[in-house]
Amino acid sequence: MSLPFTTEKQLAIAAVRRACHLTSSVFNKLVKNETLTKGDKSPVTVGDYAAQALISSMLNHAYPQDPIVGEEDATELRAESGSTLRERIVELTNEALTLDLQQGDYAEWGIGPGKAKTPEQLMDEIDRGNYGGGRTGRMWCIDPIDGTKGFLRGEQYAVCLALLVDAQVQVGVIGCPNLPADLSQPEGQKGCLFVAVRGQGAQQMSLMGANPTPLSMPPYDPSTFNFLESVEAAHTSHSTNDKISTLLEITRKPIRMDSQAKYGCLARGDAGAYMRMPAGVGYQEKIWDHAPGSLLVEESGGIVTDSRGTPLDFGLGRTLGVNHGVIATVKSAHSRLIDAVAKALSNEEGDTKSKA
Ligand SMILES: Nc1ncnc2c1ncn2[C@@H]1O[C@H](COP(=O)(O)OS(=O)(=O)O)[C@@H](OP(=O)(O)O)[C@H]1O
Ligand SMILES: [Mg+2]
Ligand SMILES: [Mg+2]
Ligand SMILES: [Mg+2]
Repeated sequence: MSLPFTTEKQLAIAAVRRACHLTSSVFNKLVKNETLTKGDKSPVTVGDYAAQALISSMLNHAYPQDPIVGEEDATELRAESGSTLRERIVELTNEALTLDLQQGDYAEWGIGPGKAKTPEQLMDEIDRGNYGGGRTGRMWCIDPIDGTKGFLRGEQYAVCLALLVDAQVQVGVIGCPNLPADLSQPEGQKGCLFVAVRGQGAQQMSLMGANPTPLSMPPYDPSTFNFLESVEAAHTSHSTNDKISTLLEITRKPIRMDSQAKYGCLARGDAGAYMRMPAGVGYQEKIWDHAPGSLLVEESGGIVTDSRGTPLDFGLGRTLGVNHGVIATVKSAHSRLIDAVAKALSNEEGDTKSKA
């Protein structure tokens, strides 16, 4: 008898790998007018839309009953003003859908020569990601390009896919086309795939599946401990992280990196903790920014909570609701971090009051 979620894992790997191929080739050909600014001022490119259409299409063929929470929607593309962008997305998605089958691919997933779709079908595939989320049943979570700003800069980004059952992440796959296999060799081989299944561990491999290596986080070591944090100051408070770092007497500089590549680097031991302290009030973290990454870290021996130590709740809808930031670290460091966060925040509060 095969292990639980074996087919879902294979499908997720195949979908993420094909999407990484798509996004890498888009980057080389991307032109200025192929990026839109969304209502929340964040960028979205033809690569984000096409990768979501591709992944959603593969999920739809394999599991037509499963709902999908995907970051993007096709509203702007369906409008007359979106027609140029739409044509480009259709071209890119069909190019990726019709690539030859590789090892681990199945034609039943709607891929391979002759499997192109119409523009209307592809817009519908993107919009299958409009599910509102929830506490019960199966659902997939897609972030077709996480770290779009990193993607545009030619730096780190990740193609992210997770399967949740009753609001628990069961399968997580993260593809990082620009990430060095070994961070200490930045000019060495690039392109990493991180794969985790609940209860079955986590692995890193190349995008083609070569050199699968089990992941296990090293224990807390104050002499080498450091943080991973977002590049964008609007996404995380660098200054709060600095205060926490000082309280913990951390001497190594933080590693700034876009996207859930941070979870991958944490899981393989490149740093001690991923710290995401809110930069302002009111932002609700999106479930697709944390679902696969949190499982990856848990399956590598870590723990992921908000900054008060509360577990992340993936059952509240498309966001994590009122969770305050995110902290991911090895289990032996977690309570130290939570205590330092509380101290840093109360010092910040004290500073604000004394200034008033
Ligand atoms: N204000 C605010 N606070 C926190 N997070 C936010 C905020 N605004 C956006 N986002 C989300 O951040 C996602 C990008 O991931 P990172 O923050 O890890 O990357 S970055 O270094 O900041 O680029 C990014 O994901 P993508 O849109 O997929 O790139 C957003 O979902
Ligand atoms: Mg985005
Ligand atoms: Mg994202
Ligand atoms: Mg995204």
